[in-house]
Amino acid sequence: MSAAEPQTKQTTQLTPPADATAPVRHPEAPAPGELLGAHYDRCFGCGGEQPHGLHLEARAGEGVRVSAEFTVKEAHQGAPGLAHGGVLATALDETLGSLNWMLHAIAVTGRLETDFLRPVPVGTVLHLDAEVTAVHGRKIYSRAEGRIGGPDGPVAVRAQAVFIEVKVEHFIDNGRPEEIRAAMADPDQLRRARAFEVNP
Ligand SMILES: CCCCC/C=C\C/C=C\C/C=C\C/C=C/CCCC(=O)SCCNC(=O)CCNC(=O)[C@H](O)C(C)(C)COP(=O)(O)OP(=O)(O)OC[C@H]1O[C@@H](n2cnc3c(N)ncnc32)[C@H](O)[C@@H]1OP(=O)(O)O
Repeated sequence: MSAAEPQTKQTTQLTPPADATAPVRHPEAPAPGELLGAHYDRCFGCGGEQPHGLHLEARAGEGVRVSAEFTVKEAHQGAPGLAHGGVLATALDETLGSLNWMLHAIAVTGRLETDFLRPVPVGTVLHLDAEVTAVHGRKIYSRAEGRIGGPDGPVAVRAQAVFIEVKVEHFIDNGRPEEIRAAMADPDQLRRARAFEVNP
């Protein structure tokens, strides 16, 4: 970026502005401990129909929190025997995205900042926790961390993020027609997306 170029929205801080509000758990959010299931069966993060995907499983937590588990597989390597950093960022992104269920919002990742603190070997179960920290207009501020060696083990990765709330049309207008047609033909998929949209 040249020095003369104006600041873009991408430079928005990860720290919520002073007039941001506390997040509110949606009254119909899944009960604590409930498995959230895939938001889309072809999703690389959580979809059961995505062979090399992460197959991350997230559960509702208390308040506006979720927990999740992801087992690092052979297909997820970067260096020999170690998880790829981008894959770990995906696990954090997916866990943070599943906070949508607790807010009943449809939101996409605007910004994701990741810290890698320890290498994560293949075969490791990454125990993830995420929470929404604040909401400001369409911006949802959140953070997550992933532990290894058990849910109380050392933190291996952590992230801060800003998700931006969108309408269902975001996907319909931008997605590839073939997949959009299939998703819209699936009544569960469409009902879920619409239900989120009309329940602010
Ligand atoms: C029929 C099919 C339905 C399918 C639906 C499926 C499921 C739905 C249900 C449940 C979902 C559940 C779980 C989801 C889990 C997902 C995990 C993975 C999530 C992802 O992996 S998702 C992919 C990566 N993601 C993208 O593909 C985004 C690409 N991008 C854009 O599409 C636009 O860029 C957009 C929409 C982000 C904004 O565009 P826009 O025009 O709508 O909004 P605008 O620019 O006006 O910004 C409004 C306010 O957000 C601030 N803002 C904007 N961008 C920012 C940024 N980057 N950083 C910080 N702040 C930002 C501005 O500063 C302003 O703030 P302020 O209001 O204060 O001025």
